[in-house]
Amino acid sequence: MIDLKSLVRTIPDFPKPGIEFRDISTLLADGEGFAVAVTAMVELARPLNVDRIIAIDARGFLFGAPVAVALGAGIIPARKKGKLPGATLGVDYALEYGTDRLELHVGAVLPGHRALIIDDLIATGGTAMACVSLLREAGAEVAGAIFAIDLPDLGGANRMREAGVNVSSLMAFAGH
Ligand SMILES: O=P(O)(O)OC[C@H]1O[C@H](OP(=O)(O)OP(=O)(O)O)[C@H](O)[C@@H]1O
Ligand SMILES: Nc1ncnc2[nH]cnc12
Repeated sequence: MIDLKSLVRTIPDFPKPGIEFRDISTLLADGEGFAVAVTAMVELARPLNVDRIIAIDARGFLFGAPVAVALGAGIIPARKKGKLPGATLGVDYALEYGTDRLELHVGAVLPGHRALIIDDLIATGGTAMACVSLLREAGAEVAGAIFAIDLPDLGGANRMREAGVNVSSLMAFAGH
């Protein structure tokens, strides 16, 4: 059985002093490890019966796309500010090491859609909660959120659960 955690590299003090950066590039570069991670996400996602995957810019695209294909669901990119060409809904948010803005195309998700958020990692939950608020503003149902990595000590997954979101992850790292 492959140990996914051992394929994640930790780089101290990136992008700021005090942050332990959990680098998925080493997991992605391992063909077997990446396949095991995607398959595990698909198995978590299947019972949620979703019709749209919302993948968060940029590392979330790497996991969201293969999961969407496996489920036969469409994929909607939730993008950082200024990247989407059409009319957008947007929200500013804070994350573990900065602030940013997340945007969705108007009309990309509609009332009645069952949406699943996918990203590589949840830390404070600022990014994922911004995505939840955009989806709810658009009238979609947030059926769940799946992350490769949870940093539980930063509280994001609990924050999402308190907001009524079904959250799961493939692995957790203690500390920051
Ligand atoms: O739970 P939070 O504290 O919000 O942090 C998690 C977010 O931080 C990282 O994205 P980043 O903004 O660094 O963007 P990237 O995917 O483009 O590298 C990660 O991919 C998550 O989206
Ligand atoms: N510690 C961390 N490592 C990698 N990505 C992150 N996004 C937010 N915090 C992070």
